Amino acid sequence: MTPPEIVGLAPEVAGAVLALVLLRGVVWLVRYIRADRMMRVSMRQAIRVRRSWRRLARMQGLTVTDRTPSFWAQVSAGANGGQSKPQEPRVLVPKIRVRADRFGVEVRATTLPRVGLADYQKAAPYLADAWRCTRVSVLPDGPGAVRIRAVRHDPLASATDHVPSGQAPEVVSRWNLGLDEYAAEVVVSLAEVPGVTVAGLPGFGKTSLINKLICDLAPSSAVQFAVADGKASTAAEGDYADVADRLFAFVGDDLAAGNELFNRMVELRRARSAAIRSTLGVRNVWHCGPRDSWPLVVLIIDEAHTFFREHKGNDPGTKKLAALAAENARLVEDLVKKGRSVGILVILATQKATGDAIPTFIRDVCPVGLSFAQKTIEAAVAALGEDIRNWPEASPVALQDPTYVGVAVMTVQGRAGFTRVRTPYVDDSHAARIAADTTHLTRDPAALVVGEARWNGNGAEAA
Ligand SMILES: Nc1ncnc2c1ncn2[C@@H]1O[C@H](COP(=O)(O)OP(=O)(O)OP(=O)(O)O)[C@@H](O)[C@H]1O
Repeated sequence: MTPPEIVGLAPEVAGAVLALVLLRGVVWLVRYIRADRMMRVSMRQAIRVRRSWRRLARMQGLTVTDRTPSFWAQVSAGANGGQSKPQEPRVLVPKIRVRADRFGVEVRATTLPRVGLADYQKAAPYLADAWRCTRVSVLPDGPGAVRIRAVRHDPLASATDHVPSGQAPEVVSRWNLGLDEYAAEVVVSLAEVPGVTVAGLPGFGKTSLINKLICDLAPSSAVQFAVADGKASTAAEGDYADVADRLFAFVGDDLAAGNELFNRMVELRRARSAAIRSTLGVRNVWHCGPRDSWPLVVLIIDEAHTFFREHKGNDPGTKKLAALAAENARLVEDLVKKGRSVGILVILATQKATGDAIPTFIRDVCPVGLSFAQKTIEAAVAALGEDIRNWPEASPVALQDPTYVGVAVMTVQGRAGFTRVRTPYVDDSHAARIAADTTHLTRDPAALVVGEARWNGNGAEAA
């Protein structure tokens, strides 16, 4: 192609570029019209962040002055026999990509020589002021890049709702808890987890959190639930009444009934341990994943202190209760220490996770621990461990304001320190709907083990 031909193409190229810009503008406008109020504010904010970036980066010391002559300057100097015009030093500005969501913006920025993660982190409070955000965090985003998260509103301070989809989840071990303080999803893997503890003052969201988990997992036939609720007497009363039909077992606050259920669960654990190799061909169910015939069994022990509390006294009635409580602790210890590989998960909820409510030999082997608001730092330490003393800004003691009903503190795999999570509220009507739609999936997992063992042992179809 000759130079005049190239010049001749210029109007077409300019037209194509203009059309592209227009198209992008139209796409942006359609998204803006369809967005809700919060999203629109974020979209405008994203434009401001992009426009002001060059100046702001310079003011925050996030740019670098490059005094080395560019490649072309060196080439032209070579062509002129080493003579070239002195070059202005170039100011390098990190490249950014900005994405808006309802809570604010996420900026992916490149690093430069001598401008790295630590410099962005140092600049974070000033970026928050410039972008009018309550919080800005900077995290690494692969080699040579950082991710800057900026939120205008505190996601922890506004209550959210969850409407369960009624669809079976693809992965039953994925527990989506809610949003953290930067509005990022907090997801915990329940694979290989034998126990979870949930602590917190009454009325701060423990049961609602568990309800959400039931609602999300209930549509899967690869999960079965049992509940021991220390606050109710029958399944028809209390917090689990709406989901009662989706539970293969329920006991109330009666210690002997609790004891029977825990014995039944330990029997199941033993039967599964004996049958797992011949049935699944593996020693750990998480190597192949739970399934209809070998479901994940979730045992929820709500108001756990009811079942484990020490009873002091010499009369026969009290002695009997003391013996039952001690035996309950022993049985649940068996489940938490040996149930992981056969797909048994125990969730223990209590107001104060001190040793009298959940024996420490059970509590300390539960790898996942959450705490809603707590009255004292001692209660927070019991729920989350000694390390919470080193993270005062994340302490559940600071969550006693009603604004923080539904906010929990926990450690998250791969994150330093503690994470605060805004868990969404699930209305009772949704729980009832999900339970009604999934009642037909309820099975006693013990019957399934027998069936599977027979199938494999004799080669005959299970009854
Ligand atoms: N995630 C949430 N977001 C907003 N409000 C919530 C949330 N969870 C619970 N609530 C509100 O708090 C009330 C009590 O919640 P929940 O029963 O889960 O508390 P709890 O900690 O289990 O209390 P208790 O120890 O007495 O059983 C709910 O009825 C609801 O109004």
